[in-house]
Amino acid sequence: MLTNLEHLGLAVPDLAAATALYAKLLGTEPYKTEHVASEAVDTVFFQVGGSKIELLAGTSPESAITRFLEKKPAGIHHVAFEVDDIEAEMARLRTEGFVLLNEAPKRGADNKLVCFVHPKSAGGVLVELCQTIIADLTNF
Ligand SMILES: CC[C@H](C(=O)O)C(=O)SCCNC(=O)CCNC(=O)[C@H](O)C(C)(C)COP(=O)(O)OP(=O)(O)OC[C@H]1O[C@@H](n2cnc3c(N)ncnc32)[C@H](O)[C@@H]1OP(=O)(O)O
Ligand SMILES: [Co+2]
Repeated sequence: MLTNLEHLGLAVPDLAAATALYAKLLGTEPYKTEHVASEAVDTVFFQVGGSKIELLAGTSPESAITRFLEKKPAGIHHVAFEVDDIEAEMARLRTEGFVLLNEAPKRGADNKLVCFVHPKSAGGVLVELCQTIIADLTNF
């Protein structure tokens, strides 16, 4: 089940400038910056009430963000929803005919397992599903 609009991902060419701009706009400092090597992105997260803004800059020519910014202006890149069971949601979406961009959930930013739905099957919007990774403390 989708439980929350988790974050809005914004593609930016200059992360430092965008971070300064959004800190002023939102009236708050980011709570996290994180490099996600698997996606070749640097991310900056802001908490806004119950939602988040994720700023993303590509760190390689192959990065999805770099490629996006080659064709589209900086701005909204994706919308991310929190789910309680990402595997079940992936199976449900496949049954519904949505095209998923990854076979299995993968490690995303901000302590999440993530997957993506192809924008072509989601009305032109890149959709991300995120499930919070709960630390397994049973061995402590
Ligand atoms: C995971 C870390 C972090 C987190 O929150 O945890 C992130 O959010 S990382 C975010 C960056 N990573 C991704 O976006 C991974 C998933 N994305 C992809 O696999 C690609 O970007 C893909 C397949 C969406 C597009 O790939 P590519 O750019 O190589 O293909 P095209 O340029 O041919 O695009 C195909 C078609 O889709 C349209 N498109 C591309 N990106 C977007 C977008 N963000 N929103 C809406 N539409 C998009 C593009 O315009 C093409 O349409 P067409 O009509 O054919 O021009
Ligand atoms: Co995201």
